[in-house]
Amino acid sequence: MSPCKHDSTASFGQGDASVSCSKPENGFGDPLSLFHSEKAVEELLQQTPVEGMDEHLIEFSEALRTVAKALRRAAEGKASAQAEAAEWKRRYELEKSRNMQMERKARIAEQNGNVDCGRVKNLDNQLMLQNELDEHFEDCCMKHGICSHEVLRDRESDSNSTVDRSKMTRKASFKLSWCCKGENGDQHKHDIVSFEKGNITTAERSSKQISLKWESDPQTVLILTKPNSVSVRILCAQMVRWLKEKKKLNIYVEPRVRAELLTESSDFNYVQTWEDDREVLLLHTKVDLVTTLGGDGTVLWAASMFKGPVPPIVPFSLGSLGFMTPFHSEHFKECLDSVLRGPVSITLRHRLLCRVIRDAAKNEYETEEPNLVLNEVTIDRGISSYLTNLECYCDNSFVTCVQGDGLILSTTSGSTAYSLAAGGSMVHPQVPGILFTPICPHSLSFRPLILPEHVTLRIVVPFNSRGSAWASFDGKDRKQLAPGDALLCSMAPWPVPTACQVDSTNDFLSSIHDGLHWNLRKTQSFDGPREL
Ligand SMILES: NC(=O)c1ccc[n+]([C@@H]2O[C@H](COP(=O)([O-])OP(=O)(O)OC[C@H]3O[C@@H](n4cnc5c(N)ncnc54)[C@H](O)[C@@H]3O)[C@@H](O)[C@H]2O)c1
Ligand SMILES: Nc1ncnc2c1ncn2[C@@H]1O[C@H](COP(=O)(O)OP(=O)(O)OP(=O)(O)O)[C@@H](O)[C@H]1O
Repeated sequence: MSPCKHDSTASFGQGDASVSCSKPENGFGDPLSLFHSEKAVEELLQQTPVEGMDEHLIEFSEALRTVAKALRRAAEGKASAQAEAAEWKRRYELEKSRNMQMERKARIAEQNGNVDCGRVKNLDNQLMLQNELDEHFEDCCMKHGICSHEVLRDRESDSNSTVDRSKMTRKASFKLSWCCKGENGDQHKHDIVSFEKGNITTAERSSKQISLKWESDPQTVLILTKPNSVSVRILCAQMVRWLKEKKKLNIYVEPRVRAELLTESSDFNYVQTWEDDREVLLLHTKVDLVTTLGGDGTVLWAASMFKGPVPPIVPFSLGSLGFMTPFHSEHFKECLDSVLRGPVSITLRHRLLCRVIRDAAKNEYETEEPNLVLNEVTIDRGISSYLTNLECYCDNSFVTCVQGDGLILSTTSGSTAYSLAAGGSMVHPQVPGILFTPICPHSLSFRPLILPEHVTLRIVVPFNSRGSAWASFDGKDRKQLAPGDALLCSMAPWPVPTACQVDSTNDFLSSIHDGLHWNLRKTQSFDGPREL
């Protein structure tokens, strides 16, 4: 069907009849153009002189208005149904893979004649290990909230990508507890609101300071470093030596870093690494703790390596700002000593799960590999000089149409990054919410919003858009969104636990004071006029 586009603001009934008409989506026009067509009918009714008006014309106009309204409702309904369908599809896939895992497990049990619940024996390959671990994670953590859990790991590096079954040992287990001001709770309380005897009371706070306590000693540390920095390289070598010699830990680094360490000294040959992306996908099953040496970008890098559960991260500051890097590198021994002993306060940083849904996809369930972001997903105009035109839906509701440079959907951790620069509010990282921040909107009244954590946002590039939009994820991986394409965004089930220097509130306030000099002003002197 060929798209037709008219200026919806032009009047008709005065010789130049014009109704906005964008390319219909499955037979329905996009809601905004339908809204404009409704407006055009409205204008027609107002502009036609009452005297001598043809009754048939009135009837026709009213019928047209009713049709336009119905079409708009249908298009909005369809948009939200698509968002819902994608969510169901995600759940369906989860369920399907769970069933497949169970079937596989049953087959293995048949072969082995014995399966010890939650423990893996004689798995065929690493993929099997992954499935088993995911299942264990879901069984344990999804049923009881985040609680003490154990996962299995293979201790030695497996360069040939096969699990050395005899060497499989337990990954360090830990317990998370939610506490406030000296009060300790062993389990996260789910009953936030009580309504005993008809009285609604907020019995628990949804978000308290979280404390991580090791139940067994951590054994494996992954060190991630910012590239091309001499000071980072020196610190990395010192940290590796100390962790190996004093703490007797297994150490993983990126292949680049292992090569750098080996050029320094062949003594570092105990340091482990990986060979391909498949092994990276299994890192969460091997690593008890991650340290990052760099700035916020290195923390984003670390988070992006884990497409599922993320081990606790200890971020050392070797960048310029460091909103997410509270640990000072010069005291790394004391810091790591205290983290390895525990308990340690952590911030569970929420991530957003983003899926691009192409108009060209054969069906509504055909989506690309999702992206997980710790800061934000940005949908902007890229190199185009036209305004972006983005239709935004929140669950079943039409939110607005963004006409400007673009839109940022940010986590609360990302609230101090790009969203802040675009005028969004700064939000404590432990607050569960999604920031909806426009970039240079061409409107005086477009204030940023903060939406609750449970919503699914759907950003659509309408067919009548003048150009494509571009999505980028934590400032990386740009993807083009052509007219008709959409981006779905919801809260991911795998947060990024980062260790705190003091606690999440203290660290957050320190970061905005030190990093941004937030509300820094010389104190007014006591002398001068005073109220009597
Ligand atoms: N106009 C802007 O402010 C702007 C523009 C583009 C990207 N960014 C941010 O850069 C991030 C990517 O960071 P990078 O280090 O890979 O790129 P980068 O090296 O270009 O650094 C971007 C800057 O953003 C800071 N930053 C990153 N995450 C932050 C956070 N959560 N809170 C406060 N500051 C933060 C970094 O410290 C750094 O100073 C993106 O996720 C985006 O938020 C900001
Ligand atoms: N291990 C890594 N491998 C590849 N790239 C990385 C790695 N760690 C960080 N980067 C990238 O290097 C860039 C700079 O990192 P980072 O932000 O940590 O340092 P910085 O720019 O010196 O610090 P700041 O952002 O505080 O000024 C980022 O774009 C980040 O994605």
